[in-house]
Order: sequence, then C-alpha cells, then structure tokens
Amino acid sequence: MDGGRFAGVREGWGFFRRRRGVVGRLAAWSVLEAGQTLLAGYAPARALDAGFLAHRPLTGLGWLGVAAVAVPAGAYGTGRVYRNVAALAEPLRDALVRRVVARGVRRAEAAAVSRLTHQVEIARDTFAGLVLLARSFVFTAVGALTGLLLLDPLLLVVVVPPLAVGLALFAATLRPMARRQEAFLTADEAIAAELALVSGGLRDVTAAGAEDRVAAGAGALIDAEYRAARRLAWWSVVRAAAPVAGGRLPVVLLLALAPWLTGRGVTPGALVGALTYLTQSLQPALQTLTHGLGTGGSRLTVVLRRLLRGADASPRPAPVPPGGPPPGAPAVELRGVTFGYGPGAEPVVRGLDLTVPHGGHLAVVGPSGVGKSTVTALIAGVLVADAGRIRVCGAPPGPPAHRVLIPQEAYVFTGTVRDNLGYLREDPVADDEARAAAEAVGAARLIDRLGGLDAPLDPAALAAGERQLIALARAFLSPAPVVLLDEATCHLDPAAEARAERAFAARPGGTLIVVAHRIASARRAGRVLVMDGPHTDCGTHQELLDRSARYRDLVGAWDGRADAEAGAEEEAPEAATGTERVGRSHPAGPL
Ligand SMILES: Nc1ncnc2c1ncn2[C@@H]1O[C@H](COP(=O)(O)OP(=O)(O)OP(=O)(O)O)[C@@H](O)[C@H]1O
Repeated sequence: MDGGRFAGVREGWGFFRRRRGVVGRLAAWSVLEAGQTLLAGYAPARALDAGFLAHRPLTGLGWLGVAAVAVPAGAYGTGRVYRNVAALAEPLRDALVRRVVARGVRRAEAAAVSRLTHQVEIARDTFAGLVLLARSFVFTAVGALTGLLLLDPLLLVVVVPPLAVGLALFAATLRPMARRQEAFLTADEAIAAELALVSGGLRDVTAAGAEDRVAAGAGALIDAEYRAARRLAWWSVVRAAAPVAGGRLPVVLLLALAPWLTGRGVTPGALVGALTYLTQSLQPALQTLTHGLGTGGSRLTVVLRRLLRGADASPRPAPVPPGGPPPGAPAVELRGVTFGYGPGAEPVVRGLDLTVPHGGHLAVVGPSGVGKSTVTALIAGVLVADAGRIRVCGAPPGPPAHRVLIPQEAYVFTGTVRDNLGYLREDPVADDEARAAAEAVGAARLIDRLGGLDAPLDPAALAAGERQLIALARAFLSPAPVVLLDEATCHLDPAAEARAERAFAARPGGTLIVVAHRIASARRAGRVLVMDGPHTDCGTHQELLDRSARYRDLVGAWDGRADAEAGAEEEAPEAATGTERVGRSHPAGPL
C-alpha cells in the first residue's frame, strides 16, 4: 500500500470519526431494522414449535403477529436511516467540491471545474448508496445471526463457515476489481480522445495519406480496451462466486444436514426459521452487497482517486524540472506581446519583448494604470495575449506548476494555517518546511500568535498585511519556480517587504518578478522594467537612471517617501505583520 493510499484511508477514517454523532444515530436506527430481520426468522420458528406443532394455534398466530408488527417498525427505522445518510453524504460532497473548485480555479480552467463537480455528484450519490448498502448488510447479518443463535447455536456451525468464505472471496476481489475498472475507464477515455482528435482532422489525415498510421494507432487503443475489459470480466466471475458460497451453499448444507441437526435437538421450527433467515435476509443482502458494493465501490474508488489526486481528464500541467526551467530556456520570455482588454480597445501592452533568466529578479514599475498587473497576468497565463509569444519555463503560460501569482488582495480561507500554507502543493507540507518558509518571508511570529500550524485561521480576523504574509508563505512553499508578486507586499511596512522580497530572490532555483511600489523594491531587483504607455525600457537601476526620463520621474516621486521609510527597514526585521497601508500603493506620486 503506497503513501497516497494510506493518506486516503486515514482521511476516510478521519471523515467518519469527526461525524461520530451521525454514525451513532445511523447505527441506532439500523438496530430497528436488525430487530425486524431477527423476528423474520425467529417468529415463524416459534409459531411453528410453540404454536402450530404444539397444537396451540393462537400462540402460533400471536408469533406471526409479532413478525407483522416488526415490519412497520423496521420501515420507520429505514426512513430515519436515510436522513442520517444524507447528513454523511452532503459534507463529503461539500469537502470534495471545495477541493476541486480550488484546483480548477488554480488551473484557471472553467471546464475542469464543471467536469470535476459533475464527478463530485457521482461520488456523493455512490457514497450514500454504499453507506446504505454496507450498513444494511451489517445489520441484517447481525439480526439473522443473532436469530440463528437464539434458535439453536448448532445452526451457526452450518451457516457461518460458508458465509465467511463468501465474504472473504468478495473482499479479495475489491481492490483488483477497482484497479481493473480504472484501467478499463482509462482505456475507454483514451479511445474517446483519439476518436475526437481523428474525426476533427479527417481531411488532414486523408490529405497526408496517414490513414493506415491513424488506423493502427486507434486499433492499438481498441486492443488495449479489449484486454482491459477481459481482465475486468474475469474478476467479475470470481466475484459472482461470493454470493453463491455465502448465500446459497448454507441453504444446501442446512437441507443436507437436516437429519444430523434434528438428531441433535434442532426443532423443525428452528430449521424453518434458519431457512427463512437464509432465503429472505442473508441471501438477498449478500447479493445486493456484492453487486452494489462491488460496482459502486469500484466506481467510488476510481472517482475519488481522480478527484483527490487530480487525475481528471483535463490535461495535466507539464511537469517542471526540479530546480526550474530546462537548461537554456529563460524562466520568462515575451516576444512581441500585444494585449488589449477587448477587440476595439487600445492595447495596454504593445509589442513587448522581455527576458528574465532563470534565478533572475525583475521589478516592474510605471505609473498607475499603465499595465503592470496586465503584464503579470499575461505571464501567469490568466490573460491570453492577442499577439506575440510568451514562454514560462520554456512552455506556454498557464500551468500553476510553473508560476505562482500573488495579487495585492491576498486570498486566505477558513481552515487551518497549514491548509492555507499548503494550498498550492500537491503533497503535504512538513512542519519544519512550513516553519522555514514562514521564517523566511517574515510570517513566523504571526503564525505563532495564531497558535501554530494547526490553529484555525479566520480570514476576517486578520489584517490585510497579515493575509499578505500568509499568502507569501504559501507562495514560498509552492513548487513553482517563477513567483509573480503584484503589489503582494503593499500592506507590509518597508522592512517586512524587504525581508519577503529578499527571501523570494534567494529561493533556490527561484525567479522573482515584482510589481514595485517603492524605490527600495526596484533597487533590490537586478533589472527593472519601466512601463510608460506603449514604451517600455528594461535595464539595471543605474542604467535606467542614466537613460530613462520616466524612470527618473518615478524615482524622484518615490524619493521623499523612501527616505522616510529607509530607517524603518533597518530597524524592524519582522515588524509589520499587522501593518495596514492605505489603499492602492502609490496615492501621491505618479506611480
Ligand atoms: N478587466 C479589465 N477590463 C478592462 N480594462 C482593464 C481591466 N483591467 C485593467 N484594465 C485597464 O487596463 C489598464 C492597465 O491596468 P493594470 O491594472 O494592468 O495597470 P497597473 O499598472 O497595474 O495599475 P496599478 O498600478 O494601478 O495597479 C488600465 O487602464 C486599466 O483600467
């Protein structure tokens, strides 16, 4: 069993543990059903032995009446059971929706969200069905076995061994069948994807004379699905043996061993009662369990694995080579990029060329509204360029594995501090890693004050600067090599901002692009991109001071503020966890 599966089992166990109350109520109402099952065999047995065979018909009728009264009582219990199943299934759906929507939003894929939320509905319905089935089997079995025990313990000796064999057989098929089912679905999806591709390009296939090659490719996929279907069918046969062994074999044994049983004091009524338990309760319950839990269990396993591990049909982001972009490819590259907010609108970015090397640190500066955020959104793949070419880590922008964009208004959600920090990670964040990241960006003291990594985090109770610190620590922990800070430190004081920016600049294999709103921020960067309407210039701080009038203007406007702030940067290494800066970052100057 791999770590992921362990985590899944732990998570599933935790889900039920946190809802002990609902599970307890579910069990309590199920007891009514179990009582009905118990009486379904016990009452006819007593009616026969103590009533009709003993020439006491009224007693016999009385016992049958008891069995009849148990039916509405059991039905009432079943009704209450449904309510409690809903109380289990709905939170599961909510939890799954939160995860898949977050991932879809992270990938900026509306289609993925819609597809995943549909899968969540399937998971919720299947889960509710499985809870009902499994619970019904357990309580029916408990009722029937208790009844057999009360009638005569010898009956258990005949019934229990084949029943146990049937259940063991069923349990043994669960995991292999889930795997085969997933393999079959994957093969089926591969054929669907191939056919969609081929049917859209039939004309090209014919024009290029590639019919044989395309047919061979599709044929290989069909063969793969055929093989997957055969393996699945083989396991279905093994599974079909489970209800035969567990449900039908005990009936045969009971009939065959009837003389032996009656010779040891088992009454005719007890035999009839035992047969009733087997044919009316255990056999149908086992049949439903193997069929329902088999099919539903495999489906739920497959859907959950896809939902929780992100293996949905949408294309996975290209993996990022550890340590950043492939050798030779810059971290970020823009060639002739033009973008406007609408077909008739004046472009905000026009013919922009920009190269940020692996490990580089770039500050983007310019007057308010000139297009700084637009450039970061284009690099992040949140906006799509009208013309030109953008590459992040050598690939088209978009995959969150390549970049993380932190905007001015930091997004923090209700959950634990750890949930918030690990939000951009597929794998769990270790304590020391989280602490190191928090320490690096200056969020450690805040996290201590909140009560540590597992403390609950209430977004409304945090100041804007505190939310930014959490978002910064989260970005620091993300595996993305390119970090885009779009005024992501604007609510921090200069010292806290400097600390965070230095931490990102020093992040191993990391590339940093900062929309700067302070002179110090631009000075810290190796290179500065000055945006001035359609004109841009890129160089070092000193080069731009020498050749860019716009940059000199900006620096002039910043200078007064910078002088006042410079002292603070030296004095307060982690000063500003709660500091609020007012509104947009550059209210007075041209920035
Ligand atoms: N969603 C949008 N739809 C239409 N126009 C937009 C949109 N977002 C931004 N703009 C416009 O595009 C221009 C560039 O905006 P952008 O936010 O990129 O500038 P900025 O340099 O980051 O500004 P600031 O420093 O104030 O954040 C502005 O004129 C802005 O009004």
